[in-house]
Parts: sequence; structure tokens; C-alpha cells
Amino acid sequence: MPETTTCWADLPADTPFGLDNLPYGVFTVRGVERDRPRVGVAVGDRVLDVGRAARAAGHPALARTLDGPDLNPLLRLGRSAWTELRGMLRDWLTDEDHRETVEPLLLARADVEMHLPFHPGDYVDFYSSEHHAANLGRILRPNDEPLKPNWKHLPVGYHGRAGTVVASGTPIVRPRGQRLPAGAGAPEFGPSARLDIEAEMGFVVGGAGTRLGEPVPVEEFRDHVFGAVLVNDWSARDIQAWEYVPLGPFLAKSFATSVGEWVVPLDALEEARTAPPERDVELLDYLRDGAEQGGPWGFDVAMEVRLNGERIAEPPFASMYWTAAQQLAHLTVNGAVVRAGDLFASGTVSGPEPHQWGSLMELTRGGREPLKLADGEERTFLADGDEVVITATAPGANGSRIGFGEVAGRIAPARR
Ligand SMILES: O=C(O)/C=C/C(=O)CC(=O)CC(=O)O
Ligand SMILES: [Ca+2]
Ligand SMILES: [Mg+2]
Repeated sequence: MPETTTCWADLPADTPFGLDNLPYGVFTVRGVERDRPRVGVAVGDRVLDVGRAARAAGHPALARTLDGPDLNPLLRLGRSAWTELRGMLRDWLTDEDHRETVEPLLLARADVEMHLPFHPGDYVDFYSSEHHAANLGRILRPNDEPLKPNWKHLPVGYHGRAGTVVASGTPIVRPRGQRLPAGAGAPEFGPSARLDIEAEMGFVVGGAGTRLGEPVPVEEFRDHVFGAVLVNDWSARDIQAWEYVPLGPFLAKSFATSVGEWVVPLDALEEARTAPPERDVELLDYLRDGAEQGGPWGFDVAMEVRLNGERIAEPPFASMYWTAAQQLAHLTVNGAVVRAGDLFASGTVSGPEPHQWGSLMELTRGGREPLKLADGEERTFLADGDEVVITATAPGANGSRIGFGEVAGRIAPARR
């Protein structure tokens, strides 16, 4: 990637959407009736209509993959096409010769509506923060070891529900289900009373996909992953507690999983790459992720969680024990296929300090110690009308800052 040259468009100083980021999303223009959702790239506080830019630059085939309504066709093109397009974007945005055609294709962010950026065929969620896993173990299983014996030998995960992966801003209807009231002998049915968030980072699969029986080794991570996106894995703790023994989460997490508006390309995260925490058990060969395997694949991403506008947590993604490259290697080691558009999420991101915990379950010690909010309100779990917004930034090339935008959701009352 060439060094940053200046964009002819005036980018706000310190923008998290500079030329070293260029994340992809899907947009329509507000107020245009039946506008087609299509691919956009964030540039400063504007959004570039990339398909039209590609067409104007004489790349009609590429333009067709960007005409929408999701990133999936672009994801299928694979690593070399992504790199080529990234180079073209920089060219279009820095070379005065392109200004006349490209500038009218930059729309104010305020004038566009963002949509679900990709449609996952499969969605997996891991459980890869040691701090989160140990915190939940201590809260839920106080008489056991906080971590199960398998935890440091493999990235524990479960298959989620791809069809309820929703765009940032989608209202989250409080789920109803079975839960066992404390001390009761039989379950009751009703709206979840312990609705929680999980602040996570997701990774979006790209390329030709794998064939049945073909694993993706850690070494090939870069060829199979397009980029990263914010995730909020809404979780109904009361439904979960009753249903998930012994097979794992089912309805407690399948009602909605929100993803961020922008997918940040792996290329934009080169500067943020960092070594994961020291491993204290010897890993099986397929999970090794040292320099010989092209690692490390940890990322120094600083996340923030806001509840009704007030910051309640700052989860550090760099503290995750298992990396996305290990997760992908593990999820395919049995020969399961991955396809372009698939999403696998990190699991709740929690750091060592209490203000770094990525779920209300942890922040309120299992609902026993309510959070006191600035407006005088208290929360254990989410109330109807609450809005949760998760944001993140990472260090970028040339001293820049890489923004992930946000993943937002407001709780709507349960259906009656
Ligand atoms: O340890 C438990 O009993 C429950 C764990 C979770 O609910 C966490 C989960 O779903 C995975 C994650 O986001 O880390
Ligand atoms: Ca989760
Ligand atoms: Mg979910």
C-alpha cells in the first residue's frame, strides 16, 4: 500500500475514516423513494458510492459487484481483488484527475441510511476472552473452577442464528421464553427480565469459500477473511440459564445479533496487529499462531459501550486469549465449510479491570450490584427503551485512527 497522500476532499482532522481506513457498508439515500441499497465506503464524514465510481473509472464488471444490496459479491472476489480495489479507491480520492467524476459521488453521511452490510449464511460465536469466561464462571458456578478444563486448549464456541443477524439501529424486541424463577420447581413463560448485551468483534469471511473436508489453517487466515465488524450479541440471561444445559445457548441468543454499519478491511488493521496474551498451555499444532504461521493475529482495538449515552465499559480487544485466525482454524478443522459472508464473532470482550467488562452480567455482578447511571437511574439488565451503542477505534497506518463506526440497538417492549 503506498504511503498516504492527501485526499482532494477536505477530510476532518483526526477523522477515523481517513484514507488508511476505507471501510465498506451498504447504504441508500434518505428521501429517495425505493432507492437501491448499494455498497458505500466511508470517507471522512461522507460515503462514496463505490459502484458508480468504479463504472465512471471504466470498471463495469467490478461496478456490478458493488451495485448491492450487500457486500457478498465483493466478498466472493477474494484477496487480490480487494487489494486492487483498495488501491483504486486511494487513487480516485487523491488524484486530482478523478476529482471531477468522483466528488459528486461522495454523499454526506447524514443524508444516507446504512443497512445490513453482508448476509451471513452461517454465524458462529466464540467465548474467547479469558476475563469474561472466568467472570461468568465465578458468577454462575461459584463452587467450580472458573474455566472449564477445555478452555485453554480450544476456542469454545457455538453455532448461532445467521437469519437474525441484523443491521445496527434495528429495534431489539425483548424476547419471551421459559425461565425458572429462583426457588421455583417449574418454569414460567414471559418476557426476559435479564436482557443483556455482549460487546464483541466479528470477522467476515471472504474468498471462494472452502470445500467440505477442507480446513483453513492459521497460515491462510488472510485469504479467507475480508475484515472486522462490531457485534452486539444480545443475550437473555434468564432464558439462557434454564435452557442451555447441557447443549449450550439456543433461544437466549438467537432472537437478534446486531452488527456494525462498517466492515473494516483487514488491510486497514495491519498497524493494529498485536500478540495475544501469553498462552500457558502447549497448543496442538493446528492452533499454533506464531510468526511461522503468519501471526500474530491479535488486534489492538479499543471498544466503548454506551447505555443511553453514558459510557459504561471500555473493553480492550487486545486482551482476547484466542485470535480470529485460531478461531477460523478451529471452526474448520473438522472439515466444516465456510462461505463468503459468513460471520464469526469473538465472544464477549472483557479486560482484566471492572470498567473493561463487556456485559451487564459482569458489570452488575450477576445483577446483584446495579449500575448507577448519571441521570440517577439504576440498571441491572436492560429496560424497555434503553439504547446501547458500541463503538471502537484502532491505530492505523501513518499515525491515523481507524474507526469502526457503531453498532446500536434500542430495546422495544416484548410482543403481547
Ligand atoms: O459461561 C456461561 O455459562 C455462559 C457464557 C456466555 O453466555 C458467553 C457467551 O455466550 C459467549 C461469549 O460471548 O463470550
Ligand atoms: Ca456472545
Ligand atoms: Mg445472537
